[in-house]
Amino acid sequence: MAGEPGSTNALKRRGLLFVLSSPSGAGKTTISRMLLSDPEIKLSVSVTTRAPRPGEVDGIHYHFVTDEEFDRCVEEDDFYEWAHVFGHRYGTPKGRIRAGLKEGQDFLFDIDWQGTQQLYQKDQQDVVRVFILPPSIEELRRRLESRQTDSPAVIEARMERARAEISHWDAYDYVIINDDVDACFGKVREILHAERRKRQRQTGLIPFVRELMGS
Ligand SMILES: Nc1ncnc2c1ncn2[C@@H]1O[C@H](COP(=O)(O)OP(=O)(O)OP(=O)(O)O)[C@@H](O)[C@H]1O
Ligand SMILES: Nc1nc2c(ncn2[C@@H]2O[C@H](COP(=O)(O)O)[C@@H](O)[C@H]2O)c(=O)[nH]1
Repeated sequence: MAGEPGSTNALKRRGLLFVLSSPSGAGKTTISRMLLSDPEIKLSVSVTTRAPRPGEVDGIHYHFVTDEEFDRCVEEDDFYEWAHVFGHRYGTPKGRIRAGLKEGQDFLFDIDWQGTQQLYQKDQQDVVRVFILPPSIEELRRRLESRQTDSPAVIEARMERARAEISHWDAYDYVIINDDVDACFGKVREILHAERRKRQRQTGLIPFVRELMGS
């Protein structure tokens, strides 16, 4: 039974805020989708003023809103953080993140370095920051082109911004090179599992150890 000496299977734990950032096209959305097969982690669905790409579903990949709707969310203090990225605005809704953390729910954030900094300033103990690098700049361009979702002008803008984004690599706890998708996913999953096991997140350890010591 949970919490009984001899069984460590279901000790209570606090959830975490797992951030994946990268220059556009390095593969964070691909890795995020693979991570989400784990039921203990849920995507924090961002709000954006950009138009949906083919295949993107409102409420699943993003909440797509107008400029006026985004303004209203800012005025009503609905965001944990928000930023201008590539000429659009993106924000993380507060939703029920705080309550979820207490219940042991992990949240996945596919957000840029500005959002990561804001999130970290608000909640250092719960945030785990992972940065994904492409194996080369040429491969980054190839991935943006092969995705076939952006015009040549948008791809140029994303490539121009890539160096500035890469320059924030040292503000992250972990940095992984996404050469091979499965290998990269394996490394990111190892980080998630190890972070879940950190002593300060295992809130069930205190009563468990007290019971072990007979107090
Ligand atoms: N290791 C890899 N090898 C080859 N192609 C990859 C690899 N990882 C991702 N890709 C491909 O690269 C393209 C860009 O990946 P993805 O959309 O996940 O990037 P992203 O970092 O989320 O970009 P954005 O920030 O613009 O959303 C996709 O077509 C994806 O299938
Ligand atoms: N600060 C935030 N950045 C965000 C958020 N949601 C997404 N993003 C980042 O924007 C760019 C572009 O995304 P795309 O889907 O248009 O390619 C990318 O770096 C995302 O990580 C957010 O809520 N806050």
